[in-house]
Amino acid sequence: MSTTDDDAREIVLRPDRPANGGEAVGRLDGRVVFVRDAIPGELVRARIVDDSRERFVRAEVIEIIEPSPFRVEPICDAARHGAGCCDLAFVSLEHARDLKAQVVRDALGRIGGFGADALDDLGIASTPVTGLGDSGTGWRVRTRLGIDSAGRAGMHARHGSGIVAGHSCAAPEAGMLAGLDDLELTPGGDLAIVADMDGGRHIIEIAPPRPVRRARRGARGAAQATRRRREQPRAQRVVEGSATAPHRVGDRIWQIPVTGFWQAHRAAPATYGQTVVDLVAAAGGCGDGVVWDLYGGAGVLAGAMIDVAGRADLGSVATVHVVDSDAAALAAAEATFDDGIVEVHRGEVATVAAQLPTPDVVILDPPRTGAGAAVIGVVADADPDVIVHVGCDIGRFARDLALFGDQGYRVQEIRAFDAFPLTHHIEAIAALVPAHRRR
Ligand SMILES: C[S@@+](CC[C@H](N)C(=O)[O-])C[C@H]1O[C@@H](n2cnc3c(N)ncnc32)[C@H](O)[C@@H]1O
Repeated sequence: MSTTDDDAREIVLRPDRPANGGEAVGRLDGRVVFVRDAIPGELVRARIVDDSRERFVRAEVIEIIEPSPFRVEPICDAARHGAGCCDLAFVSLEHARDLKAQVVRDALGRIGGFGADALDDLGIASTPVTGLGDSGTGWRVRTRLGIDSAGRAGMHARHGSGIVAGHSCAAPEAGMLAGLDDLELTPGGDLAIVADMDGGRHIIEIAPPRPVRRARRGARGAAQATRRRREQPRAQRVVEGSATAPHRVGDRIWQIPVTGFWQAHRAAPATYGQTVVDLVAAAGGCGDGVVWDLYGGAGVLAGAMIDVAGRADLGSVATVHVVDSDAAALAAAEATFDDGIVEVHRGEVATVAAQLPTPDVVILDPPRTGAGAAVIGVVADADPDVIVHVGCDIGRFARDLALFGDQGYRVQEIRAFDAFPLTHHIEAIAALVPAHRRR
C-alpha cells in the first residue's frame, strides 16, 4: 500500500521485494518505485529523486517509519558517510543473503524466461546464496580508491564524482587501508591496493587522466571526450610493495599486476574453481579433454580443472585453451603453467574462440556486461557437451542463460555466492548441457 504525501516529491510506501541493484521495490499509483536504503517489508517515507521514466521512479529513504527487524547499524564507516562501497551494510548479513536469493529467482524468471516449473526443476526456491567464509567484513583483497583535491585517498562517493576520505570501508582485509593519510598523493589520481597471499600490501598510484579536447559540441561530444579520457594510458607509480602481487590457489601461485584483474574476495578463486569442477563432473565430465576457458584471465579456472584431472567423475584434461584480451593476465598464466596443458590466446573472445579446436567443455567468466549473443553463438556452434557459465551481474547472467536456451542448451544446475558481502552484488555459476543430450 502506498500513499502520496502533501509534498509531491515525498511518498510513504511499504516496498515488498528486493531489486537487483540493492533497492527495495514498491508501487505507487500503478508505477514501480525503486527505493534506495529501504528493506522490503518496512514502511518508509522517501523522496523521489528520478521521475523521468514512464514506468518507474527512483526514490531515497528520508525516514524509516516502521523498521525491518533485519535493519542493523551500518558497519561500514565510509558507506555511512556517503561512499558507494557497502550499499547493503544496513541489512543483517543473513537477511541480505535471503534477499539476494530472491533477486536470483526473480532475475531468472523475469529476464531468463524461466517458468515456475523450470525454476522448480532447478530447485531454485531452495537455492541459497552461499557465503564465502564466516565474516561479512574484511573479505576484500583488491580495491581501487580515488584521490581527492587535497591529495587524500578515499572511496568513491555514491552520488557524483566526489571522494569520501577519512572514513574506512569495512570490506578490505584488516590493515589494507592503514596509514594512507601519510602518503603524498596526486589529487585526481587513483590508488590500486592489493593484500597478497602472505598479507603483504602493494599500492600503485595511477596518475590523473589528462584533459582531452572536445572534437564536437553537445552531449555526444561530452560522451566521446569522457570515453577518450578513460581510455588513454595513465602513468603508474609503485607507492608500496611491487607492481605485481602473488596470489595462491592450492599449490599454484600467480604473480598478478596490482592494477590487473583478480577476484576481489580472498576465498573466491578457490570456491569458483571447486564449483566449476563439481558442475563439470556432475554434467558428465570432460569427454576427450578439450576445454575452453573463455575470459580466462590468468587461468584460475583452468588450474582448478587441471588439478583434479584424472578423477573418475571428471576424466582427463588434454588441453585448456585460455582466452583473454589482457596481455598481462595471459603472461601471468604462461609464467604459472609449465605443464604443456594450458595454451593461451590473446584477443576478443568472439573472434578467437571461433578458431579454437572443438571443445568438450566450455567455461565462460565474462565481465559484468555478460557474454552476449555473438559469443554465445560461437560457443553453441562449437557444440560442447558441457558449458559452465559464471556471472557477476545476475541480470546479464540470466539474459545469457536465455540466449543459451535459444541455442538448444538447458540449465542443469545453478549455484549462487555472496562473494561481495555488504553490497548488493551476487556471483552465480550455472552448468548447461544440450537440451537433447547425446551422452
Ligand atoms: C571476470 S574476469 C574473469 C577472469 C578469470 N576467469 C578469473 O577468475 O580470474 C573477466 C576477464 O575477461 C577479460 N575480458 C573482458 N572482455 C573481454 C573480451 N571481449 N574478450 C576477451 N577477454 C575479455 C578481462 O580481461 C578479464 O580477465
